[in-house]
Amino acid sequence: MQNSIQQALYLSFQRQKWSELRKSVPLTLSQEELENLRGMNEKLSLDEVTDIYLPLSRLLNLIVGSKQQRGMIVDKFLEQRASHSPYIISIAGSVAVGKSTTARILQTLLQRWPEHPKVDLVTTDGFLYPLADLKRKGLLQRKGFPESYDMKMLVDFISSVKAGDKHVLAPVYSHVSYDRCHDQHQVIEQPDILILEGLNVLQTGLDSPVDIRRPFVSDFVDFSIYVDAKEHLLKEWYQQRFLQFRKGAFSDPKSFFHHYASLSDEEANSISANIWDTINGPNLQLNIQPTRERANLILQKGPNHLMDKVLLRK
Ligand SMILES: Nc1ncnc2c1ncn2[C@@H]1O[C@H](COP(=O)(O)OP(=O)(O)O)[C@@H](O)[C@H]1O
Ligand SMILES: CC(C)(COP(=O)(O)O)[C@@H](O)C(=O)NCCC(=O)O
Repeated sequence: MQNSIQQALYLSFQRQKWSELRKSVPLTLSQEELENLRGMNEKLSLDEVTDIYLPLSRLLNLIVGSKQQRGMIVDKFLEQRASHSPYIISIAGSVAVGKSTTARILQTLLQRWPEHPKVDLVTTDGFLYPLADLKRKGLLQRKGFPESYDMKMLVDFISSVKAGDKHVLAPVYSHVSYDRCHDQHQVIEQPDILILEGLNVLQTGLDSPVDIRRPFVSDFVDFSIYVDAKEHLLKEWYQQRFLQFRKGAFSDPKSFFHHYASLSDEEANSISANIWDTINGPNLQLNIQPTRERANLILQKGPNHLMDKVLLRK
């Protein structure tokens, strides 16, 4: 983004300044919360949680609170019973930037606030077309591209959640089978906050033919976050995660990529570099990065996943 455009749109905070904005958020996390956060990612530094994510949870708590108050005012004005429309936060960014880690940290931190104890998390992977459909349509090498997602299903889902429906089902994705789970669903039952995480959540589908255009995910989102990093770091993180998967998910005989489990480090690195250069890299440049400046907040990471800068839309 050009500097002048960035200055026009965003307030910019270097890491130190941002961390001072934690203010009254309690410094300490309970033992259970600490274990929960450590369990989700052993490489996650707790300084990162206190310096970056606690101020962010404080900001989100204030913003959600103002929306809840507005809802109460409208209910009073209309003399109607309290309506229940969850607050929706979306998290976008490249493959391997750390969207799911960020989403899980925010879920843990946001549910500590008494005003919104029920925070659910859904990832858009589940809305990828089933593997058989992707194969039939010749889209196996386009996973993560806009055409690989069932956007109608995703928009219908988020619209039902936002409407306050009591029981909404989300499909679930498995990195082991590389496919939608056919016998498993996530049930969403009127949370206070729903976090929706996926590389496509800021996309508009404006390239689609006019007759299949429909509302965008962002029409239902109250606050959007884009997690950003330079591409050479993203490729490095993707390759590191691929090496971890080789020891973890790929070692499961049921894994779609079980044949990768026996690769040497060198072979694994060459395959993951190729997947990055032919699929995830081009998808980032063509379809994900161009959506960055639609976000209400941009988190800019540097080496080792440490946050360098936070940009907050004015
Ligand atoms: N804050 C963080 N600190 C250290 N490692 C992280 C952090 N966030 C993500 N990672 C690592 O980076 C890789 C990608 O993270 P992940 O959350 O799976 O990304 P995404 O959901 O965007 O694909 C994983 O190996 C994860 O362990
Ligand atoms: C399923 C995904 C599109 C989702 O991405 P993520 O949740 O990792 O951001 C991605 O993990 C993927 O499978 N990309 C296709 C190429 C690859 O195997 O990495």
